[in-house]
Amino acid sequence: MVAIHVTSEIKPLKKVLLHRPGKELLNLTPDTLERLLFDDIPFLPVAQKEHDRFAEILKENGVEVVYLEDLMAETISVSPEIREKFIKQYIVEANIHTERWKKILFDYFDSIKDPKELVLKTMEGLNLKEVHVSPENSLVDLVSESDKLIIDPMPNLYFTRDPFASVGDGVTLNKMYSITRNRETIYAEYIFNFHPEYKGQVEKWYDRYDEFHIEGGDVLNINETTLAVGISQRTCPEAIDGLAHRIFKNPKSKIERILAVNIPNNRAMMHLDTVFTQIDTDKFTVHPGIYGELQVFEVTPKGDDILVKEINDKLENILAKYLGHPVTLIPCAGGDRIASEREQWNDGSNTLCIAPGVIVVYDRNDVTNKILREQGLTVLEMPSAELSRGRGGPRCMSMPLVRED
Ligand SMILES: NC(=[NH2+])NCCC[C@H](N)C(=O)O
Repeated sequence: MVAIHVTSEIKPLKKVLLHRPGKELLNLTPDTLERLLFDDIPFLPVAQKEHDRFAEILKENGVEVVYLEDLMAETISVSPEIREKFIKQYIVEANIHTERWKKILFDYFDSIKDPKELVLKTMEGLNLKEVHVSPENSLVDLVSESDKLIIDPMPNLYFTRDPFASVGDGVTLNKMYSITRNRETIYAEYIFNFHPEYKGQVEKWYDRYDEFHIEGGDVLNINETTLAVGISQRTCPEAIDGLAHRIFKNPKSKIERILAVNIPNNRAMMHLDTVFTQIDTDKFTVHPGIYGELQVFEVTPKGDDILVKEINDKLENILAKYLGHPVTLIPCAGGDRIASEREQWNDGSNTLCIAPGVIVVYDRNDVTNKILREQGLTVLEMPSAELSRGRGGPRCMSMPLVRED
């Protein structure tokens, strides 16, 4: 099987990347919720049970599920040098800069010999009381309360949609909008650069060291030649410019145009996939908030440069033009204002399509789910009470690695 191959949002899903929520959720506290991009603290055992059911639904439907933590454990097991390089880079990216603390923390993490245990520990965050610091070394370090977090958790890791995005036979390895989520992209960097199954197999259309932010929730594969990218709270126009220049110039890419879709810049609509996702050849779920005329920019290559053309039209007209056939937009909760705002907030428009007309959805969005069934969709419901507190749905919690053409 190829390493990465995704040319649509709906073709049969063969392989997908997940991360099972871990103890990083236990290091969420009320005063860190806003900074760590959560709206409440999930109850970990139930969140894990819900996530296990998500994985089970995928496997029951013929999808190979791989876990980020497993791929990363395999990557740092390739050689001691890669393991050491990862630990040192992780510590610096956790904002630890004094030579003394870099040494203390390197010794701590290097003492964790099991590779998966080490990877999970880097995801969870680290409390001062877990690290033995010899008292004669420094009063400063010990005067502060002994149970403070010295390294933040990364609670958004189960939203594997965002740190990188599969496009064709490559990925955008993303520069994320927030400091907390930008740390997450280290895992994909190491997997694509050093894991035996991905090293040298995956083109990079964007890099985590690029200047401008872009996130995978904004990247939708319309088809093999057309990519939709949201201009959103999380993805800026400059990043799309940079992506276009790079992907058009790479002979290994088949992308001929990018549709930059300008959506409201707010948390409820943080990514394009929170307001619309494709669920069948000719059907999309959509948030009523983007029902009217949209501002879209068609970006195409022009010699060594790019050509940008503004299009102002209704979403269904724009999609019909580029898909080559009429489309049906199914509004979240049927367009009922209050129900659609409630259900969009809980990711009623954020469905994962595993085959044309077959979608995984959150069970809590019952109004939308009923309408989707009435429209002929096969709706696979997953439990969601705890997972939804992170403000992401089934599409957010998955990154397709391989879809059929
Ligand atoms: N593709 C998505 N819609 N991802 C949702 C990510 C939610 C996460 N708490 C954040 O704010 O980044």
